[in-house]
Amino acid sequence: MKTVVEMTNIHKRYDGQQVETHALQGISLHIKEGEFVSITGPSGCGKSTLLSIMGLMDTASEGSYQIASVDTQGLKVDQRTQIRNQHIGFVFQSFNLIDSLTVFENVALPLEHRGTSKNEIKQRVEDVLSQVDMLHRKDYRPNQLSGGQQQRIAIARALVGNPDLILVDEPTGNLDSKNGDQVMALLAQLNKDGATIVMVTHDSRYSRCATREVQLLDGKIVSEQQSDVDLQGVA
Ligand SMILES: Nc1ncnc2c1ncn2[C@@H]1O[C@H](COP(=O)(O)OP(=O)(O)OP(=O)(O)O)[C@@H](O)[C@H]1O
Repeated sequence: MKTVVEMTNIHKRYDGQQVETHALQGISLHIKEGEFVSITGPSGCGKSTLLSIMGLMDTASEGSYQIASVDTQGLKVDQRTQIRNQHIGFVFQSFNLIDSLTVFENVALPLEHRGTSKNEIKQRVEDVLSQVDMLHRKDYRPNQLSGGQQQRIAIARALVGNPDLILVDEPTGNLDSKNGDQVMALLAQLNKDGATIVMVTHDSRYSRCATREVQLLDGKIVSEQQSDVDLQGVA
């Protein structure tokens, strides 16, 4: 199995006016193709910081990070953007869909940035919308959909470019438990179909849907557990 994420001794320091925050203190994490890793831990332990570095939205102060065997050290901003577009899909708590575009156009965006042909875009967008069971809503606008449906569209957008890694930040945070359960069951199914997923969640019931649970405390990994996927109580 290919290694998708290879982080070694990652540190992150934020310089404040008076105090420096040492948000990540020597994180080493290797994630293989096909894994579903959940990241949990109390508020302020560094989960978002870790996800931002993994998603190349921020840089580490120290340590090395390779994604899909590409070394990210010393890259310029446009190179990071290119690697991000090529290798990573994102799903956020607040969906981050564009209301002035249709569902189809929202999902097509990552492929348009890559310069994919119109025919290929149509095929691929319809495929992923079917995968998340939303093809019948392709001409709707996001604000005409429920929260759960919007999150499924956001997941389709993350999938459309066939990324090596899908990063998911509190995907159920804005959803009621029924929609949250459905979104989580969809993520578990996508992982079974081969997607590599890293998910930050506060919800221990959902972290059990992952194949590995990583717990952070004060910027360090304090526990790592392989788990049998447990969808009990989740739709
Ligand atoms: N841009 C920033 N500037 C300064 N300090 C920051 C910045 N971002 C995060 N921090 C600090 O780094 C530490 C880790 O923050 P982070 O947001 O990664 O935690 P978290 O585990 O995601 O928290 P939460 O669960 O509340 O979202 C915290 O002490 C936070 O105050």
